[in-house]
Order: sequence, then structure tokens, then C-alpha cells
Amino acid sequence: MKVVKFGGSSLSCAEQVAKVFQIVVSDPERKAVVVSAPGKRDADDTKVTDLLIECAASYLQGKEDNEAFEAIVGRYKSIAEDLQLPGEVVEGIHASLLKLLNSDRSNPEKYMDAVKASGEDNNAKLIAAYFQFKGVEASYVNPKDAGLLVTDEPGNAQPLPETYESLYRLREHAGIVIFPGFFGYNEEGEIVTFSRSGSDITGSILASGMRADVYENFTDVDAVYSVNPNIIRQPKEITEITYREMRELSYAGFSVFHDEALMPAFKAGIPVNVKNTNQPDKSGTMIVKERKLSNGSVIGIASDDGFSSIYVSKYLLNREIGFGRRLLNILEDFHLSFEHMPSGIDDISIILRQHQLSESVEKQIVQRIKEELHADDVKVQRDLALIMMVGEGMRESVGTAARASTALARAGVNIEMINQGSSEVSMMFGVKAGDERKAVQAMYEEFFAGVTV
Ligand SMILES: Nc1ncnc2c1ncn2[C@@H]1O[C@H](COP(=O)(O)OP(=O)(O)O)[C@@H](O)[C@H]1O
Ligand SMILES: N[C@@H](CC(=O)OP(=O)(O)O)C(=O)O
Repeated sequence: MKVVKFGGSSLSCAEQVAKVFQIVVSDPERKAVVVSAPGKRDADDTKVTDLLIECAASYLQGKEDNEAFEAIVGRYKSIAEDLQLPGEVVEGIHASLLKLLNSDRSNPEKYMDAVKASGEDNNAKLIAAYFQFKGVEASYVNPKDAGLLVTDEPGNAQPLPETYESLYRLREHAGIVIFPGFFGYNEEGEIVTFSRSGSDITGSILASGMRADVYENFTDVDAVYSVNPNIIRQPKEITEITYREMRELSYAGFSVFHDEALMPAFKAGIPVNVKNTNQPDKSGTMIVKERKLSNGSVIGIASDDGFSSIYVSKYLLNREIGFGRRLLNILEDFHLSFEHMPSGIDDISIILRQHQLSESVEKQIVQRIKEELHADDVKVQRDLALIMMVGEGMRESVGTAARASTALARAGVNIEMINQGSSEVSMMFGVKAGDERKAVQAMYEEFFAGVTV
């Protein structure tokens, strides 16, 4: 039995929905279908989720954003009309969205989450109607009825453990399950969404709960590539990758699959198959527990920008017990999370996502580090990019870091910092954001020219 997820790009218009239908019915093992909200039809288009956020934000300010509202309903309308579905499908979506937008706004975060979630909820209803219209036994299943319980963290939910047991019952559901991605319900019965792109997480939870043999994740590329295809044209495809490698790469910038979607499948031992809705016969990428370590030490290179580093230096820092704890306590007081913490004898750097560090927060933190920790020097460097090189094979091969730094030097990229993950499957290079593409291209050339991954 398979659980399949289709991303927004696979559901952006009627033509794509028709492909989804063909894919699902072509394999009787495809029992549950998780859907996202309609995504971009082309590069300049806007995702329905982004339109919903814009619309909810206006309503929260007491303004009715009719333009965004019409654009949202228009997206469903054009899909439904092109699929020749009866008018009541869109009438239902129109009425329920209007009611939702005018509902209680006393808790803005909860209101925003409910509006965001409607993107996938309405799409699941539309797609279920299409399957029925085509004579296939299929029905929409609401996550509350199915028991998809999550933590009460708006826009950042986590599944609760009891969820998995409840979802097992879906195996007995008559016909195909059409399930909206991206959200669940907290214990009070309120909607809470996962982080952005979180329909991947729903698919993984469902696959785990239903104890599927495989979780197929359909998107708009033939495979997970060894590097972002927006940086290198037609990069090498990855045929097999471990959960751990994929999680590192997803977190570091491979937006094709959500990093938090790996754990539920991993724990249940369910392989994830990333496939292309437009080329469904291609085998895609398998994400598995173990793989043969062949074809080089590095499997992928991911990158992301928008990082800052707080550099702290103090003579004899190595002998000062509790220095690290006190430094991190200061960050905790400002509710900041950090990504990496490379250190030396007399210095330590903390790398964190820049959006957390406003100028005023930066000023206060620097002052506290100087005053409370008596640091000799504290410097903040903004606009950094992190390049993450990942591969289980790195543990066993000598000289990988040297090859990467030589490649960067050849490309004229200055390395601001290096950090190796403790598991030895990842290595991070911090560079100036302006050097990100050049750095990735140089490292790709070094590790992938002529290699079949
Ligand atoms: N390493 C990678 N391999 C494949 N795609 C990648 C990679 N890194 C980034 N991407 C991007 O991820 C996109 C697919 O993710 P996304 O747009 O979220 O799809 P969906 O709409 O199916 O959820 C691809 O079109 C590609 O631009
Ligand atoms: N629609 C939501 C959830 C999601 O997973 O979408 P997509 O499959 O298009 O990445 C978002 O845009 O965040």
C-alpha cells in the first residue's frame, strides 16, 4: 500500500490535476492521496497559500482584500471549470472561505493558520469531487476526523504521538482517501499548520500511521539532484540517499523535500520515493535507511543565505568553565536559536538566521556579552551564506575538506568559517552571501564532474 503526496506545482491547474488522477488510478496500491493547495503555474505566478496569507493579513487589519479573495476563488474556479466539475464545488469553496475570513479574529495566529489551511482543505474537497466525477471511489477525509493531532505551535506544529495509532484506521476507509496536507488539530480542536511546505510532513505522518510500504512524493523535477537545479543546469540526479543525508540537505537548502518530513518515515522504516508528476515513469530518488557507498564521498551540496555570525574572543576562554553556557543563556534570553558554533582556543562563533537578529537585538546582545562575559572582542558579521556538503562516504574518505577548500580558493572565494558536523556526514562552509553561487559551482565541479551518483 502506498501513500502519495502531490505538491502545489502538481496541482496548479486542471491539466496537472488530470495527470494526478491518472497517476493515482494507474496503481491500485495508491490508497491515500495527500494534496497541497494550488501552486505556481509559472515563475511569475503566486501560490494560493501566499494569496491566503495576504488576504488574512488584510482582514486582520480590518480591511477586506477583495482582490486577493477573488484571485483565490478564481484559482479553484478555473481548475473546476476546466475539469468540467459541477458549479456547486466552487460555490461551496466561495461560501466557506468568505465565512472563514469573517470569523473570530481575536487570536490572530490561530486565525491566520485556519485561513492558510483552507488552501489545502478546499483543494482536497475539489480533488475528491473530481475523482468521484470520474467514477472512482474516493472521498475527502478531514484531519480532525482522522485523528491528526498536533502541538499547539501556530505555523510550526509537530505531530503528537497518538496520531499514528488513529491514522491506522484509514486503511479500512472505503476507496481512495483524499487528505489535505499542511495542517492538523490541537487538543482543543483548533487548526494548527506545519511550517511552510509542510504537506510533505502530512504525507510522511500518514505513511507512517497507515504503515505504507512506500511514501511517494510527487513534485515537478525528475529526482532530487546533487545540487539545486536553479544554480547548476541539469545537475546529477541522486538515485538513492539516506534519511540522514536528505535531512541535512533539506535543512540546508534542498527545498524539494521538507526536512521535518523525514523523521516519521524514518522511524517507521518507510522508504520515500521523490518522483515527477510530469514524468511518472521515471524512477526518481529513493530515500532509504542505508545505501551502498559508491561513486564518491559527497552526495549533495546545498546552500542557503541569510545568516549572521556572532564572533566572541577572549584570552584563555578554553579554561573558563561555563563560558559557553553563559553565552548561550544570553541568546536564550532573546529567544534566539542557533545553527552552528565553531570554536577555537580563545574564540567562539555562533551562527544564526539573520531574520532573528534585528539591529536593536544585536546591540543588546553585543553589550551583554562584553559586560557579562568580559569578552576581549565581539563582532557581528551579517549577510553570510552557508554551503553544506553532505555524504555518508565522507566519514571514510581522507582529504574531502582539503578538496573543497582548494576548489573554493581556485574560484577566489574566501572561506569565512568551516564546521564539521559531529556525525561526520556533513561539512559546512560559511562564505559571503555574494559568493554563494560561485562557491556551489566550484564545489560541484570538484565533486561531481564525471561522477554518477
Ligand atoms: N537539490 C534539488 N533537487 C531537486 N529540486 C530542488 C533541489 N533544490 C531545490 N529544488 C527545487 O525544489 C522544487 C520542488 O519543490 P517545490 O516547489 O516545493 O515542489 P512542490 O510544489 O511539489 O511541493 C524544484 O522545482 C526545484 O526548483
Ligand atoms: N501550501 C503550503 C504547504 C505545501 O506543502 O505546499 P507545497 O507542496 O506547494 O510546497 C505552502 O505553500 O507552504
